[in-house]
Amino acid sequence: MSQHAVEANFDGLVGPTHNYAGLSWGNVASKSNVRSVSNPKEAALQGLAKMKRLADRGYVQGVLPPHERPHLPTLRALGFAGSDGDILKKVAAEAPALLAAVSSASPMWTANAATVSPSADTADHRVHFTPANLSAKFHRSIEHEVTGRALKAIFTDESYFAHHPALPSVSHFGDEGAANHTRLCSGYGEPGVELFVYGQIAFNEDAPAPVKYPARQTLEASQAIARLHGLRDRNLVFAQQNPAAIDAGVFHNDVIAVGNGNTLFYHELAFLDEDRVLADVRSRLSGAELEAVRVSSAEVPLEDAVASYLFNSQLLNTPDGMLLAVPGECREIPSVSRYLDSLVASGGPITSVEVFDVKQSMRNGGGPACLRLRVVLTDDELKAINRGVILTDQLYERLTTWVEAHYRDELSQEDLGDPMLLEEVRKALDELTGILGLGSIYDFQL
Ligand SMILES: N=C(N)NCCC[C@H](NC(=O)CCC(=O)O)C(=O)O
Repeated sequence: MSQHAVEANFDGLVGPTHNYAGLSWGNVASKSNVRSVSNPKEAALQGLAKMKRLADRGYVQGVLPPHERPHLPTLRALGFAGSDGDILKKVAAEAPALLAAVSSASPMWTANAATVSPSADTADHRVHFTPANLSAKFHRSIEHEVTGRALKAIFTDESYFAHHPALPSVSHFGDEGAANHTRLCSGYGEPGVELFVYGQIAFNEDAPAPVKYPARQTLEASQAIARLHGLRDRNLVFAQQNPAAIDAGVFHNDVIAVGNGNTLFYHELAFLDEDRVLADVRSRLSGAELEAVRVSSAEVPLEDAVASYLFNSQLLNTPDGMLLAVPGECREIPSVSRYLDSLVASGGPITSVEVFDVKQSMRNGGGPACLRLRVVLTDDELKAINRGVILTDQLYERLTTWVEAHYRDELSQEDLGDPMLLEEVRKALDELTGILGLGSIYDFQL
Protein backbone atom coordinates (compact mmCIF):
# COMPACT_ATOMS: atom_id res chain seq x y z
CA MET A 1 0.00 0.00 0.00
CA SER A 2 1.45 3.34 -0.97
CA GLN A 3 1.67 6.10 1.60
CA HIS A 4 1.53 9.85 1.18
CA ALA A 5 5.05 11.18 0.70
CA VAL A 6 6.79 14.49 0.06
CA GLU A 7 10.06 15.48 -1.54
CA ALA A 8 12.27 17.18 1.05
CA ASN A 9 15.26 19.16 -0.18
CA PHE A 10 18.38 19.21 1.98
CA ASP A 11 20.61 22.09 0.96
CA GLY A 12 24.28 22.29 1.85
CA LEU A 13 25.02 25.29 4.01
CA VAL A 14 28.05 26.94 2.38
CA GLY A 15 31.10 26.65 4.63
CA PRO A 16 33.30 29.52 5.88
CA THR A 17 36.22 28.58 3.57
CA HIS A 18 34.29 28.90 0.29
CA ASN A 19 36.99 29.84 -2.24
CA TYR A 20 37.95 29.63 -5.90
CA ALA A 21 40.85 27.20 -6.31
CA GLY A 22 40.25 25.83 -9.81
CA LEU A 23 40.17 22.27 -8.48
CA SER A 24 37.77 20.67 -10.95
CA TRP A 25 39.19 19.87 -14.37
CA GLY A 26 36.18 19.37 -16.63
CA ASN A 27 34.07 21.93 -14.75
CA VAL A 28 34.33 25.08 -16.85
CA ALA A 29 33.28 27.59 -14.15
CA SER A 30 35.72 26.20 -11.58
CA LYS A 31 38.60 26.57 -14.00
CA SER A 32 37.68 30.01 -15.28
CA ASN A 33 37.34 31.59 -11.83
CA VAL A 34 40.53 30.17 -10.37
CA ARG A 35 42.17 32.51 -7.85
CA SER A 36 39.31 35.04 -7.83
CA VAL A 37 38.60 36.39 -4.37
CA SER A 38 35.50 34.76 -2.92
CA ASN A 39 32.92 36.05 -0.46
CA PRO A 40 32.00 33.18 1.88
CA LYS A 41 29.49 35.28 3.82
CA GLU A 42 27.59 36.25 0.68
CA ALA A 43 27.73 32.65 -0.57
CA ALA A 44 26.19 31.30 2.63
CA LEU A 45 23.53 34.02 2.70
CA GLN A 46 22.61 33.39 -0.94
CA GLY A 47 22.17 29.71 -0.14
CA LEU A 48 20.07 30.46 2.92
CA ALA A 49 17.91 32.90 0.96
CA LYS A 50 17.16 30.18 -1.59
CA MET A 51 16.23 27.74 1.18
CA LYS A 52 14.02 30.35 2.86
CA ARG A 53 12.14 31.23 -0.33
CA LEU A 54 11.36 27.58 -0.97
CA ALA A 55 10.43 26.90 2.66
CA ASP A 56 8.09 29.91 2.54
CA ARG A 57 6.41 28.34 -0.49
CA GLY A 58 5.61 25.29 1.61
CA TYR A 59 8.36 22.90 0.46
CA VAL A 60 10.02 20.81 3.15
CA GLN A 61 13.49 22.31 3.35
CA GLY A 62 16.38 20.87 5.34
CA VAL A 63 19.96 21.96 5.97
CA LEU A 64 23.10 19.84 5.74
CA PRO A 65 26.10 21.21 7.62
CA PRO A 66 29.41 22.29 6.06
CA HIS A 67 32.54 20.25 6.83
CA GLU A 68 35.61 21.13 8.83
CA ARG A 69 38.08 22.81 6.47
CA PRO A 70 41.03 23.03 6.16
CA HIS A 71 40.94 19.34 7.02
CA LEU A 72 43.95 18.72 9.23
CA PRO A 73 43.37 14.96 9.63
CA THR A 74 43.88 14.56 5.86
CA LEU A 75 47.14 16.53 6.02
CA ARG A 76 48.34 14.41 8.96
CA ALA A 77 47.46 11.24 7.04
CA LEU A 78 49.68 12.57 4.24
CA GLY A 79 52.67 12.93 6.55
CA PHE A 80 52.48 16.49 7.85
CA ALA A 81 53.24 16.56 11.56
CA GLY A 82 53.41 18.99 14.46
CA SER A 83 50.84 21.40 15.81
CA ASP A 84 47.95 22.50 13.60
CA GLY A 85 49.72 25.87 13.19
CA ASP A 86 53.01 24.18 12.15
CA ILE A 87 51.22 22.05 9.60
CA LEU A 88 49.34 24.96 8.04
CA LYS A 89 52.54 26.96 7.72
CA LYS A 90 54.43 24.09 6.15
CA VAL A 91 51.70 23.07 3.70
CA ALA A 92 51.07 26.69 2.67
CA ALA A 93 54.75 27.07 1.83
CA GLU A 94 55.45 23.64 0.34
CA ALA A 95 52.20 22.42 -1.16
CA PRO A 96 49.68 25.25 -1.66
CA ALA A 97 47.63 23.14 -4.09
CA LEU A 98 47.16 20.54 -1.38
CA LEU A 99 46.14 23.21 1.10
CA ALA A 100 43.55 24.47 -1.39
CA ALA A 101 42.20 20.95 -1.85
CA VAL A 102 41.74 20.30 1.87
CA SER A 103 40.17 23.77 2.30
CA SER A 104 37.43 23.53 -0.32
CA ALA A 105 33.88 24.18 0.83
CA SER A 106 32.75 21.65 -1.80
CA PRO A 107 30.44 19.72 0.60
CA MET A 108 27.97 22.58 -0.09
CA TRP A 109 26.99 20.75 -3.32
CA THR A 110 24.85 18.16 -1.63
CA ALA A 111 23.51 16.77 -4.91
CA ASN A 112 26.86 14.97 -4.70
CA ALA A 113 26.51 14.01 -1.04
CA ALA A 114 24.75 10.70 -1.59
CA THR A 115 22.33 8.63 -3.64
CA VAL A 116 19.00 8.23 -1.91
CA SER A 117 16.33 5.67 -2.74
CA PRO A 118 12.86 6.23 -1.27
CA SER A 119 11.18 3.43 0.65
CA ALA A 120 8.56 2.92 -2.09
CA ASP A 121 11.33 1.58 -4.35
CA THR A 122 13.47 -0.54 -2.00
CA ALA A 123 13.09 -4.24 -1.17
CA ASP A 124 13.03 -3.69 2.61
CA HIS A 125 10.81 -0.56 2.37
CA ARG A 126 13.37 1.62 4.12
CA VAL A 127 14.95 4.79 2.73
CA HIS A 128 18.49 3.90 1.62
CA PHE A 129 21.47 6.27 1.62
CA THR A 130 24.92 5.75 0.09
CA PRO A 131 27.32 8.68 0.47
CA ALA A 132 29.18 9.29 -2.80
CA ASN A 133 32.89 8.45 -2.78
CA LEU A 134 33.56 11.37 -5.17
CA SER A 135 36.78 9.60 -6.07
CA ALA A 136 37.32 11.59 -9.28
CA LYS A 137 38.56 14.68 -7.43
CA PHE A 138 40.86 14.54 -4.42
CA HIS A 139 39.26 17.54 -2.72
CA ARG A 140 35.85 15.85 -2.93
CA SER A 141 37.04 12.33 -2.05
CA ILE A 142 37.50 13.42 1.57
CA GLU A 143 33.81 14.29 2.00
CA HIS A 144 32.00 10.97 2.37
CA GLU A 145 32.92 10.10 5.93
CA VAL A 146 31.55 13.26 7.52
CA THR A 147 28.63 13.26 5.07
CA GLY A 148 27.76 9.77 6.31
CA ARG A 149 27.95 10.94 9.91
CA ALA A 150 25.68 13.91 9.21
CA LEU A 151 23.12 11.74 7.39
CA LYS A 152 23.12 9.23 10.25
CA ALA A 153 22.65 12.05 12.76
CA ILE A 154 19.58 13.25 10.84
CA PHE A 155 18.04 9.98 9.65
CA THR A 156 18.66 8.03 12.82
CA ASP A 157 15.80 5.55 13.14
CA GLU A 158 16.97 2.23 11.71
CA SER A 159 13.47 0.96 11.26
CA TYR A 160 13.01 3.64 8.57
CA PHE A 161 16.51 4.45 7.33
CA ALA A 162 19.41 2.31 6.05
CA HIS A 163 22.91 3.75 5.68
CA HIS A 164 25.62 2.20 3.51
CA PRO A 165 29.27 3.19 3.46
CA ALA A 166 30.63 4.83 0.30
CA LEU A 167 31.73 2.48 -2.50
CA PRO A 168 35.44 1.60 -2.80
CA SER A 169 37.28 4.85 -3.54
CA VAL A 170 38.83 4.04 -6.90
CA SER A 171 37.99 5.25 -10.39
CA HIS A 172 36.32 1.91 -11.30
CA PHE A 173 33.61 2.74 -8.77
CA GLY A 174 33.62 6.51 -9.18
CA ASP A 175 30.30 7.71 -7.77
CA GLU A 176 28.98 11.28 -7.70
CA GLY A 177 25.69 10.64 -5.94
CA ALA A 178 22.32 12.15 -6.77
CA ALA A 179 23.77 14.45 -9.44
CA ASN A 180 23.68 11.38 -11.70
CA HIS A 181 20.44 9.92 -10.40
CA THR A 182 16.89 11.03 -11.23
CA ARG A 183 13.68 9.49 -10.02
CA LEU A 184 10.55 9.51 -12.14
CA CYS A 185 7.21 8.52 -10.65
CA SER A 186 3.45 9.04 -10.83
CA GLY A 187 3.46 10.30 -7.22
CA TYR A 188 6.25 10.53 -4.62
CA GLY A 189 4.77 7.74 -2.52
CA GLU A 190 4.41 5.38 -5.50
CA PRO A 191 7.17 3.06 -6.71
CA GLY A 192 9.28 5.04 -9.18
CA VAL A 193 11.86 4.57 -11.90
CA GLU A 194 15.37 5.34 -10.72
CA LEU A 195 17.38 6.57 -13.68
CA PHE A 196 21.13 6.19 -13.07
CA VAL A 197 23.28 8.08 -15.58
CA TYR A 198 26.93 7.09 -15.93
CA GLY A 199 29.80 8.54 -17.91
CA GLN A 200 31.81 5.42 -18.56
CA ILE A 201 31.89 1.64 -18.26
CA ALA A 202 35.00 1.00 -16.17
CA PHE A 203 35.61 -2.64 -17.01
CA ASN A 204 35.23 -2.22 -20.79
CA GLU A 205 37.98 -0.16 -22.34
CA ASP A 206 36.34 -0.37 -25.77
CA ALA A 207 33.07 1.26 -24.67
CA PRO A 208 32.42 4.89 -25.63
CA ALA A 209 33.98 7.41 -23.25
CA PRO A 210 34.85 11.11 -23.26
CA VAL A 211 38.28 11.97 -24.63
CA LYS A 212 38.99 15.36 -23.12
CA TYR A 213 37.45 15.50 -19.66
CA PRO A 214 37.01 12.72 -17.09
CA ALA A 215 33.83 10.68 -16.74
CA ARG A 216 33.28 10.82 -13.01
CA GLN A 217 30.56 8.16 -12.69
CA THR A 218 30.86 4.56 -13.79
CA LEU A 219 28.14 2.07 -14.68
CA GLU A 220 29.66 -0.33 -12.16
CA ALA A 221 29.20 2.21 -9.35
CA SER A 222 25.57 2.85 -10.32
CA GLN A 223 24.86 -0.90 -10.46
CA ALA A 224 26.45 -1.43 -7.04
CA ILE A 225 24.23 1.24 -5.51
CA ALA A 226 21.13 -0.24 -7.09
CA ARG A 227 22.04 -3.63 -5.56
CA LEU A 228 22.81 -2.14 -2.14
CA HIS A 229 19.52 -0.25 -2.11
CA GLY A 230 17.52 -3.34 -3.05
CA LEU A 231 16.10 -1.90 -6.27
CA ARG A 232 14.46 -4.23 -8.73
CA ASP A 233 14.80 -4.30 -12.51
CA ARG A 234 11.33 -2.91 -12.91
CA ASN A 235 12.44 0.23 -11.02
CA LEU A 236 15.75 0.68 -12.77
CA VAL A 237 17.21 2.29 -15.87
CA PHE A 238 20.93 2.73 -16.51
CA ALA A 239 21.79 5.24 -19.20
CA GLN A 240 25.08 6.47 -20.57
CA GLN A 241 25.68 10.18 -20.66
CA ASN A 242 26.71 11.52 -24.05
CA PRO A 243 30.56 11.58 -23.99
CA ALA A 244 30.51 14.68 -26.23
CA ALA A 245 28.52 16.51 -23.56
CA ILE A 246 31.08 15.59 -20.88
CA ASP A 247 33.77 16.94 -23.18
CA ALA A 248 31.79 20.18 -23.49
CA GLY A 249 31.82 20.67 -19.71
CA VAL A 250 28.81 18.62 -18.58
CA PHE A 251 30.63 16.93 -15.71
CA HIS A 252 27.44 15.66 -14.06
CA ASN A 253 24.11 14.66 -15.61
CA ASP A 254 22.37 17.34 -13.53
CA VAL A 255 24.10 19.95 -15.70
CA ILE A 256 22.03 18.71 -18.68
CA ALA A 257 18.86 17.08 -17.32
CA VAL A 258 16.48 17.26 -14.39
CA GLY A 259 13.45 15.16 -13.59
CA ASN A 260 10.51 15.42 -11.23
CA GLY A 261 7.36 13.35 -11.01
CA ASN A 262 6.53 12.14 -14.52
CA THR A 263 8.56 14.90 -16.22
CA LEU A 264 12.06 14.68 -17.64
CA PHE A 265 13.49 18.02 -18.77
CA TYR A 266 16.66 17.46 -20.79
CA HIS A 267 18.85 18.62 -23.64
CA GLU A 268 18.90 16.56 -26.82
CA LEU A 269 22.63 15.90 -26.29
CA ALA A 270 22.21 14.58 -22.74
CA PHE A 271 22.21 10.86 -23.46
CA LEU A 272 24.21 8.61 -25.77
CA ASP A 273 21.03 6.79 -26.82
CA GLU A 274 18.11 9.12 -26.18
CA ASP A 275 15.45 6.88 -27.73
CA ARG A 276 16.41 3.88 -25.64
CA VAL A 277 16.45 5.93 -22.42
CA LEU A 278 12.96 7.24 -23.08
CA ALA A 279 11.65 3.81 -24.09
CA ASP A 280 13.15 2.18 -20.98
CA VAL A 281 11.66 4.80 -18.68
CA ARG A 282 8.28 4.63 -20.42
CA SER A 283 8.09 0.86 -20.14
CA ARG A 284 8.75 0.98 -16.38
CA LEU A 285 6.83 4.04 -15.28
CA SER A 286 3.47 3.00 -13.90
CA GLY A 287 0.45 5.13 -13.18
CA ALA A 288 1.58 8.01 -15.39
CA GLU A 289 2.81 8.80 -18.88
CA LEU A 290 6.31 10.17 -19.19
CA GLU A 291 6.37 13.86 -20.14
CA ALA A 292 9.63 14.30 -22.04
CA VAL A 293 10.49 18.00 -22.33
CA ARG A 294 13.31 17.98 -24.84
CA VAL A 295 15.41 21.04 -25.57
CA SER A 296 17.12 21.06 -28.95
CA SER A 297 20.53 22.50 -29.76
CA ALA A 298 18.79 24.89 -32.15
CA GLU A 299 16.84 26.34 -29.22
CA VAL A 300 19.69 26.28 -26.70
CA PRO A 301 23.21 25.44 -27.92
CA LEU A 302 25.10 23.12 -25.57
CA GLU A 303 27.58 25.83 -24.59
CA ASP A 304 24.71 28.12 -23.55
CA ALA A 305 23.21 25.30 -21.48
CA VAL A 306 26.57 24.87 -19.71
CA ALA A 307 27.16 28.59 -19.23
CA SER A 308 23.64 29.29 -17.93
CA TYR A 309 23.13 26.06 -15.98
CA LEU A 310 19.58 25.93 -17.36
CA PHE A 311 19.26 22.26 -16.44
CA ASN A 312 20.79 22.67 -13.00
CA SER A 313 17.45 24.03 -11.91
CA GLN A 314 15.09 22.64 -9.35
CA LEU A 315 11.90 21.23 -10.81
CA LEU A 316 9.19 21.42 -8.17
CA ASN A 317 5.50 20.58 -7.94
CA THR A 318 3.09 23.46 -7.48
CA PRO A 319 -0.70 23.33 -7.16
CA ASP A 320 -0.90 24.10 -10.89
CA GLY A 321 1.96 22.52 -12.77
CA MET A 322 5.70 22.59 -12.11
CA LEU A 323 8.03 25.39 -11.14
CA LEU A 324 11.52 25.59 -12.60
CA ALA A 325 13.82 27.34 -10.11
CA VAL A 326 16.65 28.62 -12.30
CA PRO A 327 19.95 30.38 -11.55
CA GLY A 328 20.11 34.10 -12.42
CA GLU A 329 22.57 33.37 -15.25
CA CYS A 330 19.67 31.90 -17.28
CA ARG A 331 18.22 35.37 -17.76
CA GLU A 332 21.61 36.77 -18.85
CA ILE A 333 22.02 34.45 -21.84
CA PRO A 334 19.57 35.44 -24.63
CA SER A 335 18.94 31.99 -26.11
CA VAL A 336 18.15 30.57 -22.67
CA SER A 337 16.00 33.48 -21.57
CA ARG A 338 14.00 33.26 -24.81
CA TYR A 339 13.66 29.53 -24.39
CA LEU A 340 12.32 29.91 -20.84
CA ASP A 341 9.62 32.30 -22.03
CA SER A 342 8.57 29.88 -24.76
CA LEU A 343 8.64 26.96 -22.29
CA VAL A 344 6.14 28.59 -19.96
CA ALA A 345 3.94 29.63 -22.91
CA SER A 346 4.00 26.12 -24.43
CA GLY A 347 1.25 24.62 -22.27
CA GLY A 348 3.52 21.79 -21.10
CA PRO A 349 4.10 20.49 -17.57
CA ILE A 350 6.46 23.35 -16.60
CA THR A 351 4.19 26.30 -15.90
CA SER A 352 6.42 28.81 -14.10
CA VAL A 353 10.04 29.93 -13.85
CA GLU A 354 11.67 31.72 -10.93
CA VAL A 355 15.16 33.10 -10.67
CA PHE A 356 17.48 32.41 -7.72
CA ASP A 357 20.76 34.20 -7.14
CA VAL A 358 23.46 31.71 -6.17
CA LYS A 359 26.27 33.43 -8.04
CA GLN A 360 28.99 32.69 -5.48
CA SER A 361 28.35 28.96 -5.90
CA MET A 362 27.80 29.24 -9.67
CA ARG A 363 31.32 30.59 -10.08
CA ASN A 364 32.53 27.17 -8.93
CA GLY A 365 30.05 25.30 -11.14
CA GLY A 366 27.28 24.78 -8.61
CA GLY A 367 23.72 25.90 -9.46
CA PRO A 368 20.46 25.60 -7.50
CA ALA A 369 20.17 21.85 -8.10
CA CYS A 370 23.78 21.14 -7.08
CA LEU A 371 23.07 22.74 -3.74
CA ARG A 372 20.30 20.33 -2.77
CA LEU A 373 19.88 16.65 -1.98
CA ARG A 374 16.38 15.34 -2.55
CA VAL A 375 14.97 12.90 -0.03
CA VAL A 376 11.48 11.57 -0.60
CA LEU A 377 9.87 10.81 2.77
CA THR A 378 6.52 9.39 3.78
CA ASP A 379 4.67 11.21 6.55
CA ASP A 380 5.91 8.68 9.12
CA GLU A 381 9.51 8.93 7.92
CA LEU A 382 9.38 12.71 8.02
CA LYS A 383 8.16 12.54 11.61
CA ALA A 384 11.07 10.21 12.46
CA ILE A 385 13.91 12.49 11.32
CA ASN A 386 15.91 14.83 13.51
CA ARG A 387 13.78 17.96 13.08
CA GLY A 388 16.57 20.32 14.14
CA VAL A 389 17.72 20.60 10.52
CA ILE A 390 14.35 21.57 9.06
CA LEU A 391 14.29 25.23 8.07
CA THR A 392 11.74 27.27 10.01
CA ASP A 393 11.61 31.07 10.27
CA GLN A 394 13.39 30.74 13.57
CA LEU A 395 16.15 28.49 12.25
CA TYR A 396 16.62 30.81 9.28
CA GLU A 397 17.09 33.77 11.64
CA ARG A 398 19.54 31.81 13.79
CA LEU A 399 21.59 30.63 10.83
CA THR A 400 21.73 34.09 9.26
CA THR A 401 22.95 35.56 12.54
CA TRP A 402 25.45 32.71 12.84
CA VAL A 403 26.80 33.40 9.32
CA GLU A 404 27.01 37.14 10.00
CA ALA A 405 28.98 36.45 13.18
CA HIS A 406 31.46 33.88 11.90
CA TYR A 407 32.05 34.32 8.16
CA ARG A 408 34.55 36.50 6.34
CA ASP A 409 33.44 38.54 3.35
CA GLU A 410 36.67 38.03 1.45
CA LEU A 411 38.84 34.99 1.04
CA SER A 412 41.82 34.50 -1.26
CA GLN A 413 44.14 31.52 -1.73
CA GLU A 414 46.73 33.20 0.51
CA ASP A 415 44.27 33.27 3.42
CA LEU A 416 43.86 29.50 3.52
CA GLY A 417 47.03 28.98 5.58
CA ASP A 418 45.97 31.51 8.23
CA PRO A 419 45.74 29.61 11.54
CA MET A 420 43.03 32.06 12.64
CA LEU A 421 40.80 30.82 9.82
CA LEU A 422 40.94 27.25 11.14
CA GLU A 423 40.10 28.50 14.61
CA GLU A 424 37.17 30.55 13.28
CA VAL A 425 35.86 27.53 11.37
CA ARG A 426 36.00 25.18 14.35
CA LYS A 427 34.34 27.69 16.66
CA ALA A 428 31.57 28.28 14.11
CA LEU A 429 30.99 24.59 13.41
CA ASP A 430 30.93 23.67 17.08
CA GLU A 431 28.17 26.22 17.57
CA LEU A 432 26.37 24.97 14.45
CA THR A 433 26.08 21.34 15.54
CA GLY A 434 24.44 22.73 18.68
CA ILE A 435 22.01 24.87 16.65
CA LEU A 436 21.07 21.94 14.40
CA GLY A 437 21.01 19.39 17.22
CA LEU A 438 23.42 17.03 15.46
CA GLY A 439 25.70 16.01 18.33
CA SER A 440 29.37 15.49 17.44
CA ILE A 441 30.08 14.85 13.78
CA TYR A 442 33.41 16.58 13.12
CA ASP A 443 36.85 15.08 13.73
CA PHE A 444 37.76 17.94 16.04
CA GLN A 445 34.68 17.13 18.15
CA LEU A 446 35.35 13.39 18.47
N1 LIG B 1 26.64 19.42 -10.58
C1 LIG B 1 26.64 19.21 -9.29
N2 LIG B 1 25.76 18.43 -8.79
N3 LIG B 1 27.58 19.71 -8.47
C2 LIG B 1 28.49 20.73 -8.77
C3 LIG B 1 29.78 20.48 -8.08
C4 LIG B 1 30.79 21.57 -8.34
C5 LIG B 1 32.15 21.19 -7.84
N4 LIG B 1 33.06 22.31 -7.97
C6 LIG B 1 34.25 22.34 -7.33
O1 LIG B 1 34.60 21.46 -6.59
C7 LIG B 1 35.14 23.53 -7.60
C8 LIG B 1 36.00 23.90 -6.42
C9 LIG B 1 37.07 24.88 -6.78
O2 LIG B 1 37.53 24.90 -7.92
O3 LIG B 1 37.50 25.66 -5.87
C10 LIG B 1 32.70 19.97 -8.58
O4 LIG B 1 33.27 20.16 -9.66
O5 LIG B 1 32.53 18.86 -8.09
